[in-house]
Formats: sequence, C-alpha cells, structure tokens
Amino acid sequence: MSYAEIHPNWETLSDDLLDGYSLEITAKDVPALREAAPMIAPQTPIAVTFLPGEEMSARIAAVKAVRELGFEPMPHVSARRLTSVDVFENMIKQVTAESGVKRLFVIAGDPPTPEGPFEDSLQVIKTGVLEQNGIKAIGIAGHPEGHPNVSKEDLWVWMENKIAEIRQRDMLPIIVTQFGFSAEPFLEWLEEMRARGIDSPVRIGVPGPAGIKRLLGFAARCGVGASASVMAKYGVSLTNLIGSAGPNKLVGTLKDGLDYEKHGRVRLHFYPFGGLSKTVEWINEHHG
Ligand SMILES: NC(=O)C1=CN([C@@H]2O[C@H](COP(=O)(O)OP(=O)(O)OC[C@H]3O[C@@H](n4cnc5c(N)ncnc54)[C@H](O)[C@@H]3O)[C@@H](O)[C@H]2O)C=CC1
Ligand SMILES: Nc1nc(=O)c2c([nH]1)NC[C@@H]1CN(c3ccc(C(=O)N[C@@H](CCC(=O)O)C(=O)O)cc3)CN21
Repeated sequence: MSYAEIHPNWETLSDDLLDGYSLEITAKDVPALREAAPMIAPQTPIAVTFLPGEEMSARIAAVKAVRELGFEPMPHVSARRLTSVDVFENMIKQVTAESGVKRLFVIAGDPPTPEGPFEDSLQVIKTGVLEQNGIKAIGIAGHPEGHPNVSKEDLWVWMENKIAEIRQRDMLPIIVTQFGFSAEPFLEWLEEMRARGIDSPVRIGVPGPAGIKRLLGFAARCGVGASASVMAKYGVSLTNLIGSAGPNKLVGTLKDGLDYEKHGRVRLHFYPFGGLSKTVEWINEHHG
C-alpha cells in the first residue's frame, strides 16, 4: 500500500496548495454535506468528528453519508472518550463493513480523565483492531503550537512512536494538524519535523471562513493562539468582532513559504466550524 493508492495527489508535487484538500464535518453536518456535495471534488477525504453529545449511531450514519455521496470517509476516534473496548471494536467493524472505511484519525481527546480503557492514541493503535479490519491509513494529530498538557519534546517522541507503531502494523501514517491562524508556526514546525527525519505527509489545519466571534470561541476552546497580532495578520481586528473572516492571508503566506525540499509533502485540511458550504465556496474560488 502506498500513499498514491489512498490519495493520488500525495506523490505528485502540485503548485496548487488547495489541490487534494480534505474537510471535516460533525455528525450534525450531514444535511449541510448533502447540500454542498455538488461543489466538492469526488473522493475528497472528509473527516467525521468524535465529539461529546453525539450519538455513536449518528457518527456512523455520517460516515455512511460521506461514502454514499462519493467522498472518502475518515472517521475520528477519540481515545479518551471511548467508554469500552467493545464500543471501539463495534464502531470499527461497522464503519469498515458498511462504508468501506480505509482511513481513521486517532486522537487522545480533551477529557482530562479517560472515560474508559484508553488514555492515549497509541493504546488504540496497539489494539490491532484497525489493521485487522482493513484500515490502511491512520491520521494522527500534529500540534504546531504545542499542547497545554504535553511538552514540545514529548510531543515529538509521541509522534515518532505512533508513526513507528502504525508502520509496523503495515498502515500508513498521515499527520493532520490542529488549526491555526498564523503561517509561521506551521512552517517552523514542519521544518523541525523534517529535520528530525519524520517524512510522513502532513495536512495543515486551516479554518474555513466563519464569523469572527465563532473563530475566537473555537480558538479559546481548543487552545489555539489568537492574539491581537496573530489575528491582525490573519485579517481580523480584535476591536471589531462583527463580521466574518476567511483564511485568505494564511493560505497565501503558506503558499509563499512552503518549499517541498524543506517541508515535504503538505496539503490542507479545512475546519469549516459549521460553515461547510461557505468553506467549499471559498476553496473553489481560490483553487487555481
Ligand atoms: N479534535 C481535534 O481535532 C484535535 C484535538 N487536539 C487535542 O490534542 C490532544 C492530544 O492528542 P494526541 O496528540 O492524539 O495525544 P496522544 O494520544 O498521542 O497522547 C500524547 C500524550 O498526551 C497525553 N494527553 C493527551 N491528551 C490529554 C489530555 N486531554 N489531558 C492530559 N493528557 C493528555 C497522553 O496521555 C499522552 O501522554 C487531545 O487531547 C486533543 O484534545 C489536537 C488537535 C486536533
Ligand atoms: N483540543 C481540541 N478539541 C476539539 O474538540 C477540537 C480541536 N481541538 N480542534 C478542532 C476540532 C473541530 N471541532 C469542532 C467542534 C464542534 C463543531 C461544531 O460545529 N459544533 C456545532 C454544534 C455544537 C453543538 O450543538 O454541540 C456548533 O454549532 O458549534 C465543529 C468542530 C472540535 N475540535
């Protein structure tokens, strides 16, 4: 199995950073996805979040809808939110059998105390359940701005250990980062990653166009830097929170700063924050 087989765009170096983008939806976004589907390229990878307050059946139905609409589903699994091994196994069995899921994104998740047997992503990967059910690629989190509970050095070690475990199980690792508003931390982090010899493909997390208050709310909730100077560069003044903002400047700066030799294989992952149609319209407007 090669990256080319799971996504044709990884192996070809493209001038267009928007080529081969991926999206993220929540279980509640299925009606929005149906509406936006004609505007989205077939086979686009679409992640389905694993948030509190969602029923497992709703997540699984969303995964099915992604497949039926002609896209590549990438369900999230939040290790710390899994209440039992059975819940996890049943989910994986169902999404692979019903929706031909080949990729999964495994994340620790925000609960300070695990709600079940899994404390971190590595434990989920180590169960063997993923490859046994035909999963071919595993997404893991990238933290370009660090993590409130884990040191920078530990984050690299965790990343290296997860990648080694995924490869040992004959699956392909893909790194999907937390969203950010500032290009520089992404570029520096990518450079450090490649200097450490981590060559896995990376998806940089980019916010879709959304209301400014909403963006700041998500930033606060997810521990993402949104200082006045960062937001000014993004195109937002904190003295006027009315209106919305898109990632025009961020994507422009990333495009100018990215260098294949230095940063390796990079694509974008869009977080629409409830505004799927707006995000896809923005992508189509800016896609060369
Ligand atoms: N849902 C999403 O899209 C995203 C979520 N995140 C956050 O990133 C965090 C780290 O996830 P991974 O990189 O998958 O970690 P991981 O599963 O590789 O774990 C790395 C280390 O961090 C510790 N850890 C992880 N989450 C913790 C928490 N909430 N509280 C205390 N210790 C924690 C683990 O016990 C382990 O020692 C998650 O907690 C998640 O909330 C980050 C990016 C995107
Ligand atoms: N640390 C961390 N935790 C997360 O949960 C998280 C991140 N980072 N990074 C980004 C993703 C994206 N996330 C989300 C979460 C909620 C919606 C959302 O659309 N929520 C709806 C419904 C809320 C509800 O009714 O429960 C909303 O209208 O806000 C979207 C993306 C959560 N994510």
